[in-house]
Amino acid sequence: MDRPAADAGRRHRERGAAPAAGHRDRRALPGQRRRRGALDRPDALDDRRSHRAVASALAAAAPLHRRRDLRRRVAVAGAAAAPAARRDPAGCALGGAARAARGVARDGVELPRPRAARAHGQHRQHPRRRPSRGAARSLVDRAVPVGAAGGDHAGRLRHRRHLARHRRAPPTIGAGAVSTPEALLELDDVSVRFRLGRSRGDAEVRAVTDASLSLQAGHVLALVGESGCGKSVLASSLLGLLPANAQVKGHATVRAGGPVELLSASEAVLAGSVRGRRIGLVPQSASTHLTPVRTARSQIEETVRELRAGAGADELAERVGLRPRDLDRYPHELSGGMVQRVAVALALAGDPPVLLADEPTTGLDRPLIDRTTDLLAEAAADGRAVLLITHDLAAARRVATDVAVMYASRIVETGPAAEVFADPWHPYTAGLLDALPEGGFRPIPGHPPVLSDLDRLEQEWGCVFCLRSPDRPGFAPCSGVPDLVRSGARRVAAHAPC
Ligand SMILES: Nc1ncnc2c1ncn2[C@@H]1O[C@H](COP(=O)(O)OP(=O)(O)OP(=O)(O)O)[C@@H](O)[C@H]1O
Ligand code: NI
Repeated sequence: MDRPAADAGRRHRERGAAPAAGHRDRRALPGQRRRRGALDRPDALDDRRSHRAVASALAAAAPLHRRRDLRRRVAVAGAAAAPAARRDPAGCALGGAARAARGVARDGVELPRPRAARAHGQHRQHPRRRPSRGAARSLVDRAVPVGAAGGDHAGRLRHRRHLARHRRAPPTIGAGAVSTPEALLELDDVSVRFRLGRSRGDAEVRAVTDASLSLQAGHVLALVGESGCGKSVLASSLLGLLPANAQVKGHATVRAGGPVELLSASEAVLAGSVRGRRIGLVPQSASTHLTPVRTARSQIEETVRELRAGAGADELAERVGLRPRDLDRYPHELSGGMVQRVAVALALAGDPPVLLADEPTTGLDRPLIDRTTDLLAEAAADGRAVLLITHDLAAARRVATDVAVMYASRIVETGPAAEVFADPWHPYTAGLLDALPEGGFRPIPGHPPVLSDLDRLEQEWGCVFCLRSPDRPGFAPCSGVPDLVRSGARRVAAHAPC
């Protein structure tokens, strides 16, 4: 890993420390101030250690009363819930990360104490939690058949030990400038809130919080996370497609073809020079975006005319692997995979340097998913920057060069896909991977928080990921909203060890 600039981590935090106007000032959180102070120590920046070890050092530096308060709240919550025998699988699901952190001991860093193995069973719902929309639609719920979590535990442990043995060396934390010379799209602290109106007591949904991303030519960046975490809202904000009750803050610049500041651009600019021209969109459920009474060809030709683009319909069809005669069919005469290809052809019609694909593989079977994601990879290979929004980690793993993991409106981990998938640093990323068949089909316990409650939850708890399974063995809550710390090309929310 390249040696990062010594003050880069500090610079990043300083930038992040200026919250978007109108948002709650994160600097006001006591835990936040402590975190910064601890990370700003030169020794903290220079040490080779995992973010978990850094986080545990930070947690140790936090005044004891604050940690005691949190522990007491957690203990009370746990006591009011279910008997200890109904342990959730998360202790294990998230334990791989802790094991990885223990591996750091070889390098002489003080680590969280190992914990004893516990019985596994059903997760206990946190009593504070309300049922959420995301709950019913969570990635993990969909990916894991009922009862799968109770399978061959010894086998899964062997598998996890094997994974732990092959984890990479601990990272250097706290510094590192990510150079993005070819960034075609740059997002800087983008935040989106929805006002729910008087009838809902002036409540707000915090859909995206301080999202910073960089999309480079030739890269596929996969934005992953469970349903409802804010992925689509983030993409829609870039194209000016949010409803009137949305408040958008931050900066997003598309650089190709002359820079355009997307979040402050007028509708005329977005319609005339961004949508379809600088940024193409492959929408979720493409079939509903096609007019049923017109052939694919007439719809592609209309788009080409509208965008005054050079490519003909047959050429676009060929580019996405359709035969010219397929274009003479009506949408209902095309298979799901072919409709998806028509959608990609439409997105490519104006030859945009940036492609946003929002769940482009929804409803497709695995071979069609592979073919569609391969198309996106080809678009990137042609020099485009592609943002692939998906809750399908297998699809992301297949084609992504980079990955950003989103949880409850915040990006909690980003980096080169191969590195993040092989060695996730944030327990949420590790949990998503564990929910895959090859990860042991182990669901993340609990549910994501309700986004209209995020302000209160973060003020009360700091890190809302901790809330997800507060009764798991070895639980130690974060003492504030974790900062994103940078190490080489990776960034991760400095979460306390779980
Ligand atoms: N117009 C709106 N008004 C209020 N809340 C909204 C609005 N649009 C979206 N939301 C909320 O914003 C949050 C993020 O939604 P978003 O569609 O971005 O999720 P997602 O991560 O793309 O999930 P999915 O996989 O379901 O598409 C959700 O909680 C959703 O209910
Ligand atoms: Ni936490």
